[in-house]
Amino acid sequence: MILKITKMAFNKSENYVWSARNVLGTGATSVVYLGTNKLTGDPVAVKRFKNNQLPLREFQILRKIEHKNVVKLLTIEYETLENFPVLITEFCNGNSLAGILQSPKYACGLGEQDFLSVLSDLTAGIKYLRENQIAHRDVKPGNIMRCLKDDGTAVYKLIDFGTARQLKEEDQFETLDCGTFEYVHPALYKRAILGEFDTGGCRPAVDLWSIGVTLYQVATGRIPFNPFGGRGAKTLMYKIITEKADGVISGVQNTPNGPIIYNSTLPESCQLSNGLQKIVTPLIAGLLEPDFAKIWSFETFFYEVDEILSRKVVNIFYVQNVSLINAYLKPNETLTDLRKLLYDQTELSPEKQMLFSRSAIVTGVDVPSTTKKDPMYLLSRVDTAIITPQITCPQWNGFDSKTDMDRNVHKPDFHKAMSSGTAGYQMERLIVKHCQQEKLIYKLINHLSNFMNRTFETLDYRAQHLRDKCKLLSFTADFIKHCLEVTNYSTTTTSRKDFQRILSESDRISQTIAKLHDKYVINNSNKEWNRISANLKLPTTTRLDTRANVLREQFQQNLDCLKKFDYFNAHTEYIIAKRQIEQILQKLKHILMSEVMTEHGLLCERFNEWYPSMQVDLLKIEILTNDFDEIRREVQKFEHALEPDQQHYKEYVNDLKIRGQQTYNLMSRRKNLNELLKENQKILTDWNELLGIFKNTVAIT
Ligand SMILES: Nc1ncnc2c1ncn2[C@@H]1O[C@H](COP(=O)(O)OP(=O)(O)OP(=O)(O)O)[C@@H](O)[C@H]1O
Repeated sequence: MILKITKMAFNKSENYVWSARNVLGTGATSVVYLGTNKLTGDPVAVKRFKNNQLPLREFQILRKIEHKNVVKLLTIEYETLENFPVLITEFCNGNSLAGILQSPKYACGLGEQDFLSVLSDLTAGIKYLRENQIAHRDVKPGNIMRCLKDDGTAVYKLIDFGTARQLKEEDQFETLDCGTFEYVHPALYKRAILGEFDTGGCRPAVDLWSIGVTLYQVATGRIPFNPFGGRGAKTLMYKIITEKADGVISGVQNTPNGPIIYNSTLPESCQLSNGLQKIVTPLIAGLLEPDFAKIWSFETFFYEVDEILSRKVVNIFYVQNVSLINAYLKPNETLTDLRKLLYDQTELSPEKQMLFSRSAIVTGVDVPSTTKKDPMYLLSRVDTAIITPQITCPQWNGFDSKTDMDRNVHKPDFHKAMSSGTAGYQMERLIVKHCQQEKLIYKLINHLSNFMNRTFETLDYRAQHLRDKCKLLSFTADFIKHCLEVTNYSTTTTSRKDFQRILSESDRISQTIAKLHDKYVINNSNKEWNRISANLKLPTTTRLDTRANVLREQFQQNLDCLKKFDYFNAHTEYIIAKRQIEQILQKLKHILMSEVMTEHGLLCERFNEWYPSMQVDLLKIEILTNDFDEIRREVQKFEHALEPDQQHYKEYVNDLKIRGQQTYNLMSRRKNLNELLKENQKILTDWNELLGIFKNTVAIT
């Protein structure tokens, strides 16, 4: 990092140096500067207190703690010239969560991965403080810093221990100093903001409420409880937070004296997937509880967070709704549990679900691994058509060109820039999302065609094999039957009638398989899709998502210009930036509402033309595979039943041979003629019998 330290405003202490121009942030009690270690050049944060006093409590608490999710105190030093104390802490290079949420990109809250990182790091930090019996008492996005590591990952750290206290779980505290208006627990609010002391003391659990508010804001970009007058409406705020029903996670008044709109779910604009919202909402509701008797304990909170973080995300593309779903599975959960989770999110009951992974229809208990780019596909067994999603174009307040020459436009321009920024990012996200959906539809078509191709190739081969086997078995059965007819050998003859049925069944299945084999393997079903989709533009050629990315970058540069340029000294640049923003927004709107909508609509239309026959064949595969396996089992049974027949008969013939040999031996040894004649008689009968058998056997084979 290059530190911009100017000669003009330059402060130093024994080991550190900082410039008054490099302000990292300003709080109620302090200003924090970017500084550097004189010897090593390492960047640090230098916190100077507005009253120039050393905050002993903050120092004492910070001195004792060391955890990766809590900012590290390096030392305390005194400014060389004016002798005021400064706290030197590690520098967090990635802005505070409050700062991040103020940027238009995150106006609707953080994305899924970032949210989970905040949840994990914030909980780990709070857990560590709990283990050391410290209540922070000012948890809010402004006091959570992001540190970006070299590999691009982020670590979130708690800062600002100005209001922290050493407290045990059962401790109650009376207080006048407290955290920040929007984030404080109702009990603390009543005391510190309304100044009323008629109830019992506060408990360390006040932190849980602030965590709830923080998590809501990180998930949505907004604070959950908001009276129309904002901070001024103190009594109304108190009413909102204390009168909310169980399970309610937000309460907002949109008009003066208007109704308070309570909600138990996260708003539609929230960036988190439905699957994550379903498990995070009860967590937030458990924390936003005004009654100390009902609020979750820290242990419950830690347990529930661990439970959420241990879940495995399964990415599913729900084809009929053209939407990506995230299902959060517990570590030991199976495909059956996944189907239930999918039912919760899609109302498609498990029997109607067909899950298709890259290579096959998913069956059994194991859940295949997925990614966003390679999800599992959820197909309905009953609905064929996919519904073309409708897009509502985000709105924004355009800059008014009349105010270009007005010197008081900075503030309104700032709000319009925020509104434009939010709309710009929303449009980009929608374009990227729809392009991704299109890519997934194309991928699915490819996967399905390949799957059909492979399946029918294998099935046809197996069917031919089974047919050959049946022929062989039929021949063997006939042979045995003949053998039995010429000898007196009796056995449990296998029913030929049964086998006749098996034979005709296997013929029927083989014929169906052969037809589908010709359709998919010989004629190549992709031809059909290629014909139907002939005039569609592939997402890889339109590259609407890349164009949207580029426009968003240009747009962000102009937003930065608006912030940076001095209206008075760089008037032209300022106005150009505003015009550019307007133009880029119009371009994004055109891509979204015309190009994306048209392509998407056409693709869905063509898919709906192609898919029904594919769906029928997909279902046929399942039925055919089942029927085929059934026949195979029956053939096997028949084969096994023939075995003893063949075996016994072989033994019977062998026995005859042995007896013939014995008779011959006997004959050569016998001296007595009578005996000899008797023996000859017997030999003759045996030989005739034996000959008859062999003649027949030879004739048959
Ligand atoms: N270690 C740090 N690295 C980078 N920036 C920091 C660091 N510590 C503080 N800041 C910035 O300075 C701002 C004010 O810091 P801090 O919250 O500690 O001051 P405060 O006066 O106690 O604030 P308040 O009481 O109003 O919450 C933070 O919001 C953040 O933007």
